[in-house]
Amino acid sequence: MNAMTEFADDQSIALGAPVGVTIENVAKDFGDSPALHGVSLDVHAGELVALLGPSGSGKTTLLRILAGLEAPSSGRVLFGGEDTLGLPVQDRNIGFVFQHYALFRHMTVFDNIAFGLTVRRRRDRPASAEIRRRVLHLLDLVQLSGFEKRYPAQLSGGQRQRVALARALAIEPRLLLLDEPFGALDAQVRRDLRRWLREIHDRTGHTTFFVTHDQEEALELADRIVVMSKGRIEQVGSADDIYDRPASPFVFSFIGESSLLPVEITDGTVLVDGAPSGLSFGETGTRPATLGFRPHDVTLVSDDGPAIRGRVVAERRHGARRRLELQVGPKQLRAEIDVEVEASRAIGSLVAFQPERWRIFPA
Ligand SMILES: Nc1ncnc2c1ncn2[C@@H]1O[C@H](COP(=O)(O)OP(=O)(O)OP(=O)(O)O)[C@@H](O)[C@H]1O
Repeated sequence: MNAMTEFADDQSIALGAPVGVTIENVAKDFGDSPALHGVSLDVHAGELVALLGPSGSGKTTLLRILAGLEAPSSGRVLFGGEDTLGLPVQDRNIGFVFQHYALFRHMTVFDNIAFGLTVRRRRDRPASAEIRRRVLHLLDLVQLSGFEKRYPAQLSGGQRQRVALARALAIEPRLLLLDEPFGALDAQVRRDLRRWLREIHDRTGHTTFFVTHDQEEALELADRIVVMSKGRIEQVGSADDIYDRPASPFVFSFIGESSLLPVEITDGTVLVDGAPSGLSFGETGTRPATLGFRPHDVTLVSDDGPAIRGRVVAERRHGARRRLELQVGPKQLRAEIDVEVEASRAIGSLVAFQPERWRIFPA
């Protein structure tokens, strides 16, 4: 039986079936500085959505608005089609896990997980036997059975975050908000925990917003990824959409490794630094654009035909291949390409290459 069904059979507390969330044109200003500019997003019940973006892009602000900790300057948030305006935090039935949302140090693991249920008003509070059953079930779900009598200080960082997640799930939230929950943990533990979180999500089915600035985490975890920059949504899509069909140079460069070069398109020929690159893009007329490609998606070509040419300014071992850092053209544009380990080049030598896969973003 999955956790949702099990809890759903239990009518002793106000239940929180997962809700769909609609964010309508939400803006937020802090004084003069806008943190969000008219953000709109539809998330359906049970979906796991990652909010991904660099520092300051507005991810946490959006999460805090969903939580009711912050009011939008304009726009609306709807849970299951209902406007949340004026709905206080405590009535939103939301589970939180924050990077720095510490467990209660003086409480055992059991009491930490039970906390959200024990502080409920008497008429909404489950009987203590029911609370116990539920906490033990959650400990099993987060794979910490037998740890209930420990204190947070006796747990590893990863175990503490699993307890924090169990605590968030205990109230059977309508919505789960996770703000960089694994941010403070080392890389291997992060990888293990995100696989584990995905499994938990598949079993429990909570509508979940997950804030991260780690693209690998977002690509691996989420049903859909919301890429944010400077208070705006740049793109919403699956990992494949975002990686293979980026909507903007920002998304292209933020997701995966990339090189971006300003180019000119003249009657279908892509000119790099004024010279034909061997790439064509079906347009007549002349217009500026940005060419994007990934370092691993290029081939070296002979120097006498059309190509992109760059001078090697640095090289380093990059996994199974060798990465060359190139300076392209007199404007000293930077590009990176990967070549076979044997194809090492002297610093200062000229390299001619063509991307095999690439994108043009018209200016
Ligand atoms: N309480 C506040 N008062 C004033 N400005 C704020 C406040 N909270 C956030 N901001 C500003 O709003 C913008 C968005 O911040 P936010 O914390 O939402 O970004 P973020 O994408 O979550 O960043 P990070 O990854 O660093 O946490 C930033 O420019 C930030 O300085």
